[in-house]
Amino acid sequence: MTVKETNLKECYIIEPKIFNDQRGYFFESFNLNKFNELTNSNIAFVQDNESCSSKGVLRGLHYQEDEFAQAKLVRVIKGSVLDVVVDIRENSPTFGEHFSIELSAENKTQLFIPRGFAHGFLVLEDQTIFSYKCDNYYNKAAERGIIFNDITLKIDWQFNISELILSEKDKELPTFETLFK
Ligand SMILES: Cc1cn([C@H]2C[C@H](O)[C@@H](COP(=O)(O)OP(=O)(O)O[C@H]3O[C@H](C)C(=O)[C@H](O)[C@H]3O)O2)c(=O)[nH]c1=O
Repeated sequence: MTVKETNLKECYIIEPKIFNDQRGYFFESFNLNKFNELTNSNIAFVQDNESCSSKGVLRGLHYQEDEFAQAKLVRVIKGSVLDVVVDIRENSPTFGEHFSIELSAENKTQLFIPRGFAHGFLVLEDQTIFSYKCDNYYNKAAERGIIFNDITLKIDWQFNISELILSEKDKELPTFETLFK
């Protein structure tokens, strides 16, 4: 397992060690001791989530507020996504900056997203299965979000906006300026 910090402090790209043989492959999708040692964390995940989406679906940008904030370890089990995280830690030197990466069943790359980030992903293949661990429980009342095509964040989703599939909730999300300025 290798870990590399992104341009956003404490947000890590994780490459698990894959064991291939004539039967197929094996890898440890999560190991608490190795994770905490390599990311200098003391994480305690409490909830696993899974979603399946068609090509063109965009889920996000979502986060939970304050004490309900969630750190997430995200990966793709089937298909591929463009995963995007936004640093919304107001005291962070990279406040308002984002990072994007392709996560896929093929590359098996994982992304650790610390608390204080908004998260979203664009689905690149039909029937993509997205699986992730959270270190805090879902709290509907604390759910917040930023519109995906926010003019301040300037995220390049690399996809034809007219073909995107969003939830009614995500279509109505506020702008970054509305939330943080
Ligand atoms: C997130 C969540 C949702 N739900 C229920 C609430 C809704 O009735 C239904 C679908 O929820 P939602 O449309 O918010 O699902 P996503 O759009 O995939 O939301 C997620 O997408 C972005 C990318 C994330 O990083 C968050 O984990 C999360 O916000 O599942 C639960 O019961 N528990 C949960 O933890």
